[in-house]
Amino acid sequence: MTMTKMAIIYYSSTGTNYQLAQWAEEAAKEAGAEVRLLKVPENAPQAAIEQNPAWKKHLEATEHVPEVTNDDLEWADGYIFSVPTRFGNVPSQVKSVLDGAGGLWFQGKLIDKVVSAMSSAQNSHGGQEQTITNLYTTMFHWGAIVATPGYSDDSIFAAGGNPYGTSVTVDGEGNMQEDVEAAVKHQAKRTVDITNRIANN
Ligand SMILES: Cc1cc2nc3c(=O)[nH]c(=O)nc-3n(C[C@H](O)[C@H](O)[C@H](O)COP(=O)(O)O)c2cc1C
Repeated sequence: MTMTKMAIIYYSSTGTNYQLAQWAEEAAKEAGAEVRLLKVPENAPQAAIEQNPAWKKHLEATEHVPEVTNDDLEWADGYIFSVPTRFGNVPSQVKSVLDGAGGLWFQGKLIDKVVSAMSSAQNSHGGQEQTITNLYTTMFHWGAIVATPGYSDDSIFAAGGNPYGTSVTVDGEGNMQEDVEAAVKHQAKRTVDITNRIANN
């Protein structure tokens, strides 16, 4: 039996979703998966980045993280996404990656990938659930198997109770308002478990 291959794909301007992705990476490895932690390429104008010291600092601190490519999407049996809310939707950087997978979709190579998603926003009702379900809409088109956490573990209640995927509220200084580490790790392990069953490696 080969190891289940998981791609943990995140976009982050100021580090929140990078942290969620790192917790997911740790848990997915613990669950026995072969894991690639991958960032969504930044495509914002340098002038915009320069105006936000936290954004610039985060970009520099994550220069070593490989950028996700279509080869990674083809390679993985399952994906865990972590993306911040942008007006209730995924950032344009993430949409670029999704749209860039059109060729893979056309060849049927995204069918039966197992997918689960996480998010963050500045307000507790700022669009986290909407962002996750908007991402899942694309996954439905891909023929992916969307694996939500539902209420499959007590950690989900402690994290704010988002059944679509773990989400966190983060203030302007980047401080998380809920303790979501356990929920992220549960979601990652559950996604590996479901991917194991679907991929049948
Ligand atoms: C263009 C833009 C739009 C945003 N829209 C929302 C929003 O609709 N609701 C909200 O609560 N936060 C919103 N935010 C705040 C981000 O969701 C927040 O900065 C992000 O979750 C932090 O994650 P990161 O540290 O991984 O970048 C927005 C931020 C930007 C830059």
